[in-house]
Amino acid sequence: MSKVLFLGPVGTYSHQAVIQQFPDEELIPAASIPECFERLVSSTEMDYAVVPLENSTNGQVVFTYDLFRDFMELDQNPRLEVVGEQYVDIAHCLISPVKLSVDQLKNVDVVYSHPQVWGQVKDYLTSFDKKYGKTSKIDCSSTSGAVERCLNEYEASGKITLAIGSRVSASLHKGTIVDSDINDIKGNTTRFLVLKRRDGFNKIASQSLPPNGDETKVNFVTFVINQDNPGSLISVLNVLREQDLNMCSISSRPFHNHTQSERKWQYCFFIEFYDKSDIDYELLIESFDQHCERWIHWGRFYRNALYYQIS
Ligand SMILES: O=C(O)C(=O)C[C@]1(C(=O)O)C=C[C@@H](O)C=C1
Repeated sequence: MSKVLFLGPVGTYSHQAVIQQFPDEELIPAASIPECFERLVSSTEMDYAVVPLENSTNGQVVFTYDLFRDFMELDQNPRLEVVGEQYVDIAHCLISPVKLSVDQLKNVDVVYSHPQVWGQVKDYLTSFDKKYGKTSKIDCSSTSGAVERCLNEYEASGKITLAIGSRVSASLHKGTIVDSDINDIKGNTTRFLVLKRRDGFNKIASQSLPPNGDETKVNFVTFVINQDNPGSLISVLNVLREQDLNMCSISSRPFHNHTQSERKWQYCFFIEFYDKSDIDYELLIESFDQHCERWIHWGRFYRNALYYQIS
């Protein structure tokens, strides 16, 4: 049986993602997203990790992006690769330790959740605060961790706080649902990546989970360019055009340059592009080597059919 790391405790959306992907494997909760990466690369006992990458409402899960970036900064010989993707419907609930009256709701001044959640429930919390009075938003390591904290505090001291998490997290921690489906945009979805330790050094990642309803393959690459050369980004993207490869995402995060130590404003780019049967990987490697200061091909995995779901 494989061992699969996810952001715990049980009841997180990451837990849901890992159940969808690996219903019959041993699921191992980790305390943070960095811990998922670290334990996967450092312990051969672990087989996979499932981590959130982006949310349809508020975009990048920066913790995960920055880990790929940090791994590239430290070592151009990647120690893991992306072998699949998973999608989870995110329907947030406002959760309390016990059933609350309107007066009790007015006395609540703290809401706990994972930092990624605030941008998904901004309008809801603005009108909640208008109705019941201003609340402080306190970050927790995960949504289920937030619900656990809210319930534990009530048990220990009788203090009433609120948490935002899934219906499952409410029922696991025996919380009461004050309001459900509170995300501002219906159809709110988070995309997760499945990671595996890399086998030796290879410039093109080669492991992939079997297809999950779609035969399309996605390549995931990070790179850094010499920004002082006009057209340097276009040169990299032209590599894709030359081989008629369709890019399906591009984003960037700050890069902490080690070669030009005084430079602050440099970027790490993240691109994804679709595979083609006649892709010339030798040429691709050569072109990326030529146009990038450094680059890593992180994965070549099947598109999950849930990607196309419209809700
Ligand atoms: O806290 C959780 O439940 C998680 O699995 C993490 C996470 C995230 O980091 O994006 C996953 C999905 C939701 O968008 C909110 C939080």
